[in-house]
Amino acid sequence: MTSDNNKIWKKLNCLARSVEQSSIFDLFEKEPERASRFLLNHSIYHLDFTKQLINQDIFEGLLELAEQSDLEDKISSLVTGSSVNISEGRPALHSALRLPESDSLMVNGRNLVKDVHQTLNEVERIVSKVHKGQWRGYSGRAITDIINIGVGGSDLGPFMVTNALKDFKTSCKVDLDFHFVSSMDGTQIFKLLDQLNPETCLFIISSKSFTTVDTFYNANTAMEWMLGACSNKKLVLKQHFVGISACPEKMKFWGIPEQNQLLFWEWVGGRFSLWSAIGLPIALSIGMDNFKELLAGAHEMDKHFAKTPLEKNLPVILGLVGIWNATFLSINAHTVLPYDGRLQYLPNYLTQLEMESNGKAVTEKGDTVKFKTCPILWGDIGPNAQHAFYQLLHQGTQKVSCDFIAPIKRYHNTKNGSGTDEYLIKQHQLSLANCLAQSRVLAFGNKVVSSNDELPAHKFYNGNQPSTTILIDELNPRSLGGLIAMYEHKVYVMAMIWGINPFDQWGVELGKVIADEILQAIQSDHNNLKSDISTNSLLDIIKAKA
Ligand SMILES: O=P(O)(O)OC[C@H]1O[C@](O)(CO)[C@@H](O)[C@@H]1O
Repeated sequence: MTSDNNKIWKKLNCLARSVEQSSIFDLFEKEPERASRFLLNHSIYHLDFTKQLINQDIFEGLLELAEQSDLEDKISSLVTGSSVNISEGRPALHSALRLPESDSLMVNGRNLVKDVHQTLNEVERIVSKVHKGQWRGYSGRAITDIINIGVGGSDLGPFMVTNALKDFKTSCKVDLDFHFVSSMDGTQIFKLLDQLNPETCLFIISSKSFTTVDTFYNANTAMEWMLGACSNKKLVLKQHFVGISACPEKMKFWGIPEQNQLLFWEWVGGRFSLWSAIGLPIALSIGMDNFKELLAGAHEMDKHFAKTPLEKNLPVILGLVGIWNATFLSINAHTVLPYDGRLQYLPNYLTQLEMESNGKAVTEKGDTVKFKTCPILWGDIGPNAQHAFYQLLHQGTQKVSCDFIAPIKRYHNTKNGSGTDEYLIKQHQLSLANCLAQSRVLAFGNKVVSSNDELPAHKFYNGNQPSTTILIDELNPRSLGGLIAMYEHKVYVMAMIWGINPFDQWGVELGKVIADEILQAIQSDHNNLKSDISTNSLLDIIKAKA
């Protein structure tokens, strides 16, 4: 769809220019019934977008835009396995990873659900062996340290979820510690290896392509370190390395024995892959039952996404609000602010999910888009960010849209025996109060206080920063699964309306090629690089001083 001369795009552009003259405060004055219109309650999720610069006309216009973009058909194409990843000619079936075993999904004559559950059984086999202390290292000692080596989608999802669900860490025969190594410069692995005992380490090499250089430099360092302790490479590979990839032949080439290989498929995008075998560290941490709860929560959200009318559909609303802010109001910064320390890494995870998916300027047909697409996304734990970057949100010169996320209940069934539960519940109430306070001040500025006194300029809060608040009954594997799936589908909604392909990432490829050329120049005796004067001069300095 093109935005040129399109009636609904024109109408929404007009509405945007008009609402820009108004304010969130005015909208609340004019529409006292906003809470019944713009606050959706769906089972354990409560999505409040009343504090967006949206009124009833705009809301209806956005729904019309979704209809005109054939969104319902496109949602159906996604979950039934059409080739929605056009540039790579394949489906994007992360939702299939969450289907129950009793379901079936035939794609090209193959029931994918069977494959998915076969792999889940393999994951379960490994989890059980490690948990029972039966997976032993070369010296016969049980594994105690799990080290995930991967980057991007092969790191961020498992890392975020393992941290978010630490309260659900399963108790088993061995006390497991989890470590995540991603950065190519070696910082993480260098520090980590010093603290570990090679006899009890299990390295998980996670890479969809099994070619990502960052991952293989780290993996090779780990292998060298292991061989320093046990020179029998075959034994080391068998007892200390698991591979997870969509390319079994590459795992084999690296030396991963067949029984230590876990497979997933080309139709799973890297940043959508935590539900696949890539989730092994999660399953090892929270146990298989909880991992299945995570999948079940995501599956509930998939069903909601596929079956709920657009105006009540949580991911659709999140997506339409996102489009309204980025494309029509030109608000090109978006921040995600969880009021729960367990979700510390959610913003970082969403950075890849949203920006690698939708940070694009050409449509699926190859036309340049004539509007703004994905905003810059960042975030942090909300309460900490209050003491860091909220100053800019309240009094800076940038328009920023915000997502506040908070569980309603926390610490209600802790059994820490320290007698602090009552105080911890109060701490959570403090956090909730701050969450609501911040969205209120961001929306209404100084108008939240009744005093009419003239304020000095530096105490002025303009307000009018739009936000959405997502309350979740409580954070557990099921609710987290649904929350992540909600954001995955939000990304798809936005891409479909913009007409772009959210499932490829060609923008990351050229840098890899050029880095390879420069690495060769760094490692050779001469600088033969045919490059620009800046790069060449920097390279000369590096070569002279390294
Ligand atoms: O899992 P792989 O193939 O190692 O890729 C890791 C990450 O690298 C990227 O391809 C970008 O370079 C991401 O899309 C992906 O999640």
